[in-house]
Amino acid sequence: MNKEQIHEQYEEDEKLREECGVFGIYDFDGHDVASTIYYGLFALQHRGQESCGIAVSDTNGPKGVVKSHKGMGLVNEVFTPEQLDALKGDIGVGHTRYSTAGSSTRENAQPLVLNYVKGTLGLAHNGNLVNAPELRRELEYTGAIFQTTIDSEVIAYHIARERIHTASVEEAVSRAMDKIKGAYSLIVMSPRKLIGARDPYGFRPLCIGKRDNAYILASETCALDTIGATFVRDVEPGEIVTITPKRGIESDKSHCLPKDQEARCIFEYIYFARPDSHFDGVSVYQARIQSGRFLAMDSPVEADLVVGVPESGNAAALGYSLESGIPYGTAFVKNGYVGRTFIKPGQSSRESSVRVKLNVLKEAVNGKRVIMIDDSIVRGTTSDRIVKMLRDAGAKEVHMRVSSPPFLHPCYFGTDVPAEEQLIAHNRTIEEIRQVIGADSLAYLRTDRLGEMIGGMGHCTACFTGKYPIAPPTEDIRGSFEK
Ligand SMILES: O=P(O)(O)OC[C@H]1O[C@H](OP(=O)(O)OP(=O)(O)O)[C@H](O)[C@@H]1O
Ligand SMILES: NC(=O)CC[C@H](N)C(=O)O
Ligand SMILES: [Mg+2]
Repeated sequence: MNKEQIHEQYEEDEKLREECGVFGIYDFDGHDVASTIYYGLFALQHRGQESCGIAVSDTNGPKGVVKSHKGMGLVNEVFTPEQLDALKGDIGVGHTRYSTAGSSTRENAQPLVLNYVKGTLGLAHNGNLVNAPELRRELEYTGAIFQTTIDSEVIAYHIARERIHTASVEEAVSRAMDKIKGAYSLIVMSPRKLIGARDPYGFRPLCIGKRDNAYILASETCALDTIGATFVRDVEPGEIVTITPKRGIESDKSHCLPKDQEARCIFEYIYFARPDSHFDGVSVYQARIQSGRFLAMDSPVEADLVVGVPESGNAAALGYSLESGIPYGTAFVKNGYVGRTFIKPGQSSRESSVRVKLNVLKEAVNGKRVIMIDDSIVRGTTSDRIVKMLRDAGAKEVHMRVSSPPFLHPCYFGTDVPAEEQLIAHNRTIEEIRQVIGADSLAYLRTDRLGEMIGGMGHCTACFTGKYPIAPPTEDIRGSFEK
């Protein structure tokens, strides 16, 4: 793509975080949980803005009655107080979705609710299976009829099917895990149990919290803070936890892998997760600060000011400043209202998307040599535009530092990355990228720093290195059931 095409692409694109959030709760005292799920999902909104939903059940009522509501849009658009009031139940599960398999439609919104011979199942999934198409075909040839086109329904179907032959629903989850391959952090609600499961590689996060006599499962710890719950622990990669009033938290670790095979998504730390979350013992904020420190150590440059590109570049910029001693400042103001609902009523080039999102504080940068830090360059459109904005505002020099390595390869594990040819680093040297974005200098985080950044835990770097922990799928996993 040339520069013009890159710009066009930006204007077409509604760039949002590309993930999903899951939240589940079981209140042993029998209180209604829908409003807590609502607030939990609100805290996980950054992980998915396409659709959302809540499903609840009353563990003291008749077995197998699930009430649910889902729709397209943000959490505060989909739910009204009346709708939440109608969702009576003491166990429930919720989801915020960014689609990675199956289109963005109401039918494909989660949680999924399944009625089957043993009752009902509610399921929320973050991640992406690499073998969903083949599993789905197998099921269809034995008579299965699917309601959606998402990989998550393949998981739900497997659990329901296994449940017929197993003594418990957690055993059915375990058997389903023998078949499904790829990334999944799951919350399963059965009539009397809340179950959490994380794939053996631990691609996506999942944690456990507690508030009074209620247990919570959530994608990120920021959701626990929002609802006033305390963090209990992370669900380990490969672990299944079963939560019941009689037995509290029970754990099955039969799917866990040796630690060095774990492959948590490094991009969760770099970009996806909120900085106030921590997972697997590492604070997202601290990891970002550390990445900025590494940039200052490995790619120093003389300058007057270090600034971050909001939101996710800010912590790394602070790290760079702390390490280098160059003052940290604010150069950009982000419009906090830009989101899924932002409609584009036609625009001239003077109303470009990036200016709708970000403005420069001229007073802060005028006459200065500025180091601008962002967490990642994907297509290059953000950086290209804001380098120019800084220059227009009077910056004397603009040096860009990126707190991740060049983004080069597609992800099959729950994030939606543009095609390779749209990635600015594809087939370009760093010097060529520098020229495209128009910076005075450009440097990226070294790949070997990623492990150090999170204390040496096993992690996936496939988007930077092309080394996939699980072989990439051989067929299209995004829309294979929509032809
Ligand atoms: O090279 P590009 O294709 O432009 O993409 C890279 C940019 O996209 C992300 O920010 P985003 O605006 O999504 O959200 P943020 O406010 O959370 O950083 C990321 O933090 C980079 O700034
Ligand atoms: N981003 C995600 O985790 C998506 C979950 C699931 N693959 C879906 O498309 O609904
Ligand atoms: Mg950004």
